[in-house]
Amino acid sequence: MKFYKYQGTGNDFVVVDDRSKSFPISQEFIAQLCHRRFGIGADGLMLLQEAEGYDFRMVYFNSDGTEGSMCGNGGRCLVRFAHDLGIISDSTVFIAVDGEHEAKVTKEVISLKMIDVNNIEETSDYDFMNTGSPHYVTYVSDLQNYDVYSTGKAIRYGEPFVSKGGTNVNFVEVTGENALAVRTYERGVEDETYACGTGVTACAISANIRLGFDKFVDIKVMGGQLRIEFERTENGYQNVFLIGPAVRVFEGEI
Ligand SMILES: N[C@H](CCC[C@H](N)C(=O)O)C(=O)O
Repeated sequence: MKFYKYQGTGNDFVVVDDRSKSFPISQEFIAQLCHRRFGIGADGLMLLQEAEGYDFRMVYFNSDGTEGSMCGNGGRCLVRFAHDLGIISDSTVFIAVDGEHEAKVTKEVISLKMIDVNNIEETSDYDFMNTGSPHYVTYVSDLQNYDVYSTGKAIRYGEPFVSKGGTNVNFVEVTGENALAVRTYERGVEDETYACGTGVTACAISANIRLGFDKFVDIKVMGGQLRIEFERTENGYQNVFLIGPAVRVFEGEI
């Protein structure tokens, strides 16, 4: 079986062209492929499948082999893959677990439209929302030296989130006007990742609410730089775009 390795700001994925629908989906197999010592190594695995009325279907699994909710960086990488395969040219509409997504391709970046975001839970300590995946957003100082792993894990496995299926946890530092730095503990990877697309989307929206950052936010993550653009409406957020690089790293045979 042929596989490809892609990364978007260091969020890395095993990608398989599964238009023949022959990939043997099993939690153990996917977890083994994603394992960084016993396998290829990745934060997740994606299948590109055919879908009626769309350019393709994105099927995403976390590195522990569980079927994940939406993955923003994965979506950007799969759009780059579809472009590399010649399935799409410079724009696309595809279907994922959280619905329809549009995207635009340039040499430098993939710009991916995310779901509209409503129902934001605001508390004094954190904001919680669904941007395709569930995200907890909290603000810290000295992010560079922050214990993302232990604190993120405690929140992810703590109440009220653990009984609702867990959450991804984002730690945010304000670095300037419309600028944040973010580190994320990811559910399903159960570790910090170098970037999380649905996570930085949640952080940008939280920064609109708490800090008044408008229209766009530039976000530094461990693996590079992402930008979120959005429009605030009466009920929430629409035309939310996740923008950043997505790159093929290598390909191989298993
Ligand atoms: N890394 C992903 C998020 C994956 C979400 C996953 N960890 C889950 O909640 O199941 C992203 O770029 O949006």
